[in-house]
Amino acid sequence: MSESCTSNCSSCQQDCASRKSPQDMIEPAHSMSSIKKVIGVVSGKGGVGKSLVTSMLAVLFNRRGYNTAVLDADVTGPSIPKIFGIHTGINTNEWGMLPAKSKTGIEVMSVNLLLENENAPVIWRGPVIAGAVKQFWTDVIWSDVDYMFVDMPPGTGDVPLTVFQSLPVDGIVIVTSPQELVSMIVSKAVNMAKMMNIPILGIVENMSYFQCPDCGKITSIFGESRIDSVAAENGTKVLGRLPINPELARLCDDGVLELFEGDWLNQGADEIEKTLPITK
Ligand SMILES: Nc1ncnc2c1ncn2[C@@H]1O[C@H](COP(=O)(O)OP(=O)(O)OP(=O)(O)O)[C@@H](O)[C@H]1O
Repeated sequence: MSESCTSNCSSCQQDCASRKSPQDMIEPAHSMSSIKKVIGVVSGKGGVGKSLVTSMLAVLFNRRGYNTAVLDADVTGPSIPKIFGIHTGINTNEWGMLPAKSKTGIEVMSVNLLLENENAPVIWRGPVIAGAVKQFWTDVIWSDVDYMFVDMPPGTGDVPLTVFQSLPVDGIVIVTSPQELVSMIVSKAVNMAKMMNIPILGIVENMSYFQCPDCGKITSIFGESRIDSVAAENGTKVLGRLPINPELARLCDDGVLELFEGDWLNQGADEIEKTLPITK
């Protein structure tokens, strides 16, 4: 082991005796947890709607009768509690931390639930951030979860990589927006998932178009979508296309996303349900 070892084999090229395989780096969940499927939601950069898509998928699976949870691994930009209107802290018992619950029963854990002031910035270095996410997995009692959606930190840097390697992710959903250099960003996320042997469930294109509420005319504000060809080039599926929708932004701002109406992600949810079925 070199003197500068950070114990993060994912970002080190050395083939030393202490090197761990990706499987060895997975942390065991809390002994009282039961989590059947873990789905990571990733994006190439921040602000493309990753948290919105994570939350909408959780709502859809909850509506389908599954016990659903969201682990907010986007530690420096935690927006999940706000989207679900959760402003209280979390409870603990003698065995560990208990996740907060949304109005419809979705379990949520986020660093924002641990801060005294939810507007305080989280100014932590990478290993501390990754450590916090690991603790959300190891120290929280997720008692009976069918589908856990993990709002991953954006990008393909060290923190998302460590998070990926610590949690037993069953599949990932990639969120992009048409403004991104879609092809390159998607390829990077696809390659990262492939290197880690994590199946890619598909891509969601957010802010894909705008539909006029008066006349119904669809405008591709950021140019024609290339998501179908990008998905095909990368050997993956399109799970859905979300419009720019002021109502969605309002529901997020008001903390009541659970009230959203719209079938944009239904087909994607069918696809995920089929690929990662729950056996009760
Ligand atoms: N399709 C949409 N229609 C309207 N508003 C949207 C849409 N997608 C996202 N937004 C708004 O854009 C903002 C950013 O979205 P979100 O927090 O989901 O992005 P993110 O990719 O998770 O960002 P970060 O990585 O910084 O957390 C939010 O205020 C959200 O309500």
